[in-house]
Amino acid sequence: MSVNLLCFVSSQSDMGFLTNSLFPHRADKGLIQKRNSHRFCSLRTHPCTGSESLGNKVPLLSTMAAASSAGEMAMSSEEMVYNVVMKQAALVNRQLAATEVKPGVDAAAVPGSLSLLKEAYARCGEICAEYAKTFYLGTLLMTPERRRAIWAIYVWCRRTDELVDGPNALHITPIALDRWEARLEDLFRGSPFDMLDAALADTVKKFPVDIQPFKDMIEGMRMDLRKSRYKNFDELYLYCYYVAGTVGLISVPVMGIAPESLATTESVYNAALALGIANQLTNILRDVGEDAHRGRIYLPQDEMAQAGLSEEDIFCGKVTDKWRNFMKKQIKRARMLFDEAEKGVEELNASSRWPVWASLLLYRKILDEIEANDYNNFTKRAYVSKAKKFIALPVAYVRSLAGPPTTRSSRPNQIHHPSK
Ligand SMILES: CC(C)=CCC/C(C)=C/CC/C(C)=C/CC/C(C)=C/[C@@H]1[C@@H](COP(=O)(O)OP(=O)(O)O)[C@]1(C)CC/C=C(\C)CC/C=C(\C)CCC=C(C)C
Ligand SMILES: [Mn+2]
Repeated sequence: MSVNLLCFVSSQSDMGFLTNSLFPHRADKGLIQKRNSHRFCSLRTHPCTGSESLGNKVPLLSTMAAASSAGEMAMSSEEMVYNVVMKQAALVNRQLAATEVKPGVDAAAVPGSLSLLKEAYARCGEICAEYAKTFYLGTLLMTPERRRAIWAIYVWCRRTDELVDGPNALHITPIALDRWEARLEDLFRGSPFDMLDAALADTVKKFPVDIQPFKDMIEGMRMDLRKSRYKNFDELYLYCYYVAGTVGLISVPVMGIAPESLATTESVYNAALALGIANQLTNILRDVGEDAHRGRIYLPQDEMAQAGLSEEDIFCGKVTDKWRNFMKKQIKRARMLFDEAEKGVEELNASSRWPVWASLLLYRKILDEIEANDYNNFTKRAYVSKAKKFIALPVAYVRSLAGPPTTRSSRPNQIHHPSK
């Protein structure tokens, strides 16, 4: 399938980062989100969530006994997300076995389209540099085609986030998100709406990227519109998967797994998921005060109650010992997820490891800054200084030189990576 580059030529001048109206003239497509309905159980307790491990899942399908009163099978968010991860890993294995990644900017056989596509990717690079300078610098070591693809993905994710977080957020409705999803489907079919979509359309044509995590990110934005409290970590986990774990799943097929890696594709996806979730939890812990101003509390209510904290304590924003103890536990959980993610970074293709290490180390440092602020995340924003960011880049570079371990003590579910 070729990408229809002509369809955005007319809107080329609209190089604005996010189109304000979200194109109300385009018909709604009434999309129905399908949830993966596979069931499984696992054998070990997950250190971060307290629920069962992502390690040894056994498909259950017909054997799982627990059922909700509505007749729905009970499944934790972690299990649901794990299903998506398995599906993505299987998909990438299948697709990579069938197709080869074609390097270079290859556009449809339309006169002038090659230069338009180049321009579209270049614009994605500019946006990425503008919004995430350190990360952008990290991408410069990637191969040109991977780098361009990551920029295009970054821009789509940033635009999606801007819908609910940007200047027009108050006007965003579920219908607008449905339109955004319809546009996503169009670009996956090779009919991008604008230039930035065209870059992504080209990327998803070249790399084995599935639409599901993109749709899930939009689902996260829907969730954000209707929900401002999270009963427990399971609920928060699902939100974090939607808005950030998805980024990990989307990025891996582009960044690639090292040919010499002995890890299973699934374990690399799990690490990517862990990094997205760790980043989002860190983001949440950094922004407690800001979010409270918007009437939002992205913290597990049951854990707050256990710590003797009420919503009022959050809205008053007083740093007490109860708050410090609660925060210590939340920070510990985020760090455990970062640890889990670290194991996967070395399995990535050599040229992709630097930006991932850079982003991991910098995001992780925000947790140190929260501690350095004596857990005052109500009125002080934990912030990694420019100097620290600057130092992190060579540190990340040195780390990125270490490739996959040459031996594995245990290699369950060992599978071949056809990408190699
Ligand atoms: C190399 C690398 C880091 C690639 C990812 C690049 C990419 C596509 C980033 C998109 C990020 C984005 C705009 C997501 C939209 C939702 C969102 C804003 C999530 C928050 C990001 C931080 O943004 P910021 O600090 O600007 O937040 P505010 O909006 O200002 O509040 C998140 C916290 C999540 C971002 C999640 C990731 C970057 C996931 C990274 C995981 C991988 C790249 C997988 C790595 C692979 C292994 C095996 C570990
Ligand atoms: Mn945001």
